[in-house]
Amino acid sequence: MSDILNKILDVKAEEIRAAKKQRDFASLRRDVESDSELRSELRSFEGSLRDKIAAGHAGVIAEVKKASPSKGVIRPDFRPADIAVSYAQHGAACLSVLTDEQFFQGAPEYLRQARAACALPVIRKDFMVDLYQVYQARSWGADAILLIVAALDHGLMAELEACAHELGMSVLVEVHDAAELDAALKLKTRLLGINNRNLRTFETTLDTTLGLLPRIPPEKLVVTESAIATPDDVKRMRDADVHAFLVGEAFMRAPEPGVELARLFA
Ligand SMILES: O=P(O)(O)OC[C@@H](O)[C@@H](O)c1c[nH]c2ccccc12
Repeated sequence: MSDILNKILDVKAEEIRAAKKQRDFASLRRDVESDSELRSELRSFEGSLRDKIAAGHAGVIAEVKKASPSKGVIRPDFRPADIAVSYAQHGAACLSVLTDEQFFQGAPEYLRQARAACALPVIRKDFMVDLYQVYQARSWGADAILLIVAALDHGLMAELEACAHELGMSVLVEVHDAAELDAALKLKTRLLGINNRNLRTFETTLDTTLGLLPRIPPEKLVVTESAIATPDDVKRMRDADVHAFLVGEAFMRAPEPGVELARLFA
């Protein structure tokens, strides 16, 4: 079994070392904490998702993703600002922007461009393993971060969460199985992502979400992630009382991503 997650985490460690040489942690932290404009411009990621759902809609986190390790380039003509506008016009609750460069051909600049083009809150989609990345995310304007349980031990995960919350960001914690769910439930965040894709094998099944649901306390907001491709997939989830979705590929392959969002969630 080729373990892509471990490979990604090795590259991350190297990237973080290099970034810290360019700009040390103390100075990044100081800049972020003293920037009152940055703080006042925060958008509520969790709030936006909950508002959509309270109004009876699906809460859609629409992803801005050029490529992935499993699929290669998904969207050759990749213009993050246009994609963000299209999503916002067609009812997305939030944006997810890949910032990983090596494996997803993402970039911090894409997050900035997408966020500047609309009024939606944005999550930094990356593999977070260091406090440095949490401050980086905020310095780029991110309103939320993703924490992947498979990539973190509990102490570090709690530390990253506390830091994000202190900076005013939401935290989406991502799990794939029951053991990871138990770990995630020890965190404070109420945003619980269930990834239908196994990050070690890339296999996908919506049964992953359905199977874990009975173990999740009612105060948690479940976000079903990956492999949502048809109106029938959406119906299966909503029938099971799952109303928040993270969708990338299905939108990125459509000529007009927002139109596909409206079609899928009509
Ligand atoms: O493109 P899809 O199958 O709709 O999936 C989106 C999103 O769930 C996926 O990109 C994702 C979920 N968790 C991740 C962690 C890292 C990178 C990417 C991801």
